[in-house]
Amino acid sequence: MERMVEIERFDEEVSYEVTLRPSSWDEYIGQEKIKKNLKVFIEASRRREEALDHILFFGPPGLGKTTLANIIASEMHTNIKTTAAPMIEKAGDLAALLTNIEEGDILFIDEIHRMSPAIEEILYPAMEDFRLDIIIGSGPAAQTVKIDLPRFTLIGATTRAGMLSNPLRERFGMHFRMQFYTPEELAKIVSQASHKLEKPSKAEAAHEIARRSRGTPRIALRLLKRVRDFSEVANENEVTLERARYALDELGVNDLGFDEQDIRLLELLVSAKNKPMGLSTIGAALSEDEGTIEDVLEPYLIANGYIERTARGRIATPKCYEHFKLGGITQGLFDDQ
Ligand SMILES: Nc1ncnc2c1ncn2[C@@H]1O[C@H](COP(=O)(O)OP(=O)(O)OP(=O)(O)O)[C@@H](O)[C@H]1O
Repeated sequence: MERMVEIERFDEEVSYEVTLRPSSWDEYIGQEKIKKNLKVFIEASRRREEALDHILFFGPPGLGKTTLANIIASEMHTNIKTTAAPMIEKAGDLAALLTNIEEGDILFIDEIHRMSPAIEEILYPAMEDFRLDIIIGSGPAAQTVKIDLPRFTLIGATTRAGMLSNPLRERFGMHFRMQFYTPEELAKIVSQASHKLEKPSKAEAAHEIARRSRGTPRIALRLLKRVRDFSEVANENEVTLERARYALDELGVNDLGFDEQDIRLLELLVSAKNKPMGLSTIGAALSEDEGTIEDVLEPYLIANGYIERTARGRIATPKCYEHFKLGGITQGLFDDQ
């Protein structure tokens, strides 16, 4: 049971996830439309003294889906149980989770697109009728046992809404697409976090970190922590623009926030001379998992107009050629090479 209610993160982010994660609407910067709507729905269900309808959050990693789920639980004054779909392997795993929740509680399932079809089947009546239909035994002797569940709220998070089956998607009463953050919003997140870390950032330093964070709070916070290390070692009480620039350059994050892998992807597409390139070819060339390319690398580059996804594959845009100082797309650009 313990195993299922924990999402283990084996990376360095564990330490700051705990301290820097916003716990209230005030600290949760940006995503204004989502916040505004959620506040209304939370207020309405509190007045009716009913559990909140099921919610689906989708969008690239690190944009604040888990954080939102936790804030919703705190606003609803309910408990939240957190798990990830790959951890729910058997019907019994899901049954154990659902029979252990109380009226109004929230069950947060991350990576919900990775749920097996057999588990989904059990989830449908649980979401719709708050009932578990468990089959015991097999063959002619098999019996269906029906268990009534307390009314709960399922919050699902996914980086791939397109991979969710229709019946599952339709059972969520609210769908929210997370947006990349503006540099101004990220700068506020960086300032807020640097105060919590007791190493204030100069406004222009916070903005510099924000500008280079691919629109993503998780990246902004990770960069802030590294920049803070550079300031620490230089015996500086606050993060200055100069130190931020130096540290970010040392970390290999370029002026637009592209890291090494982004640049490799863009260079690869530019070298394709305007021919669309398939995901599997890109994956092989970059030695990168196709899912990571689709979920992590591409979305920011597409949202900012550096690459386009066409029916025949990915292609670099004029903006991308411009970035590499190639002066726009020219047919046969590399013919002599
Ligand atoms: N709107 C925000 N304001 C302030 N901090 C934020 C905001 N959104 C996210 N963060 C911070 O960014 C980090 C990543 O957020 P979170 O874990 O909620 O992202 P996620 O979308 O659930 O990511 P994943 O899908 O990879 O689990 C957290 O440490 C959180 O503190």
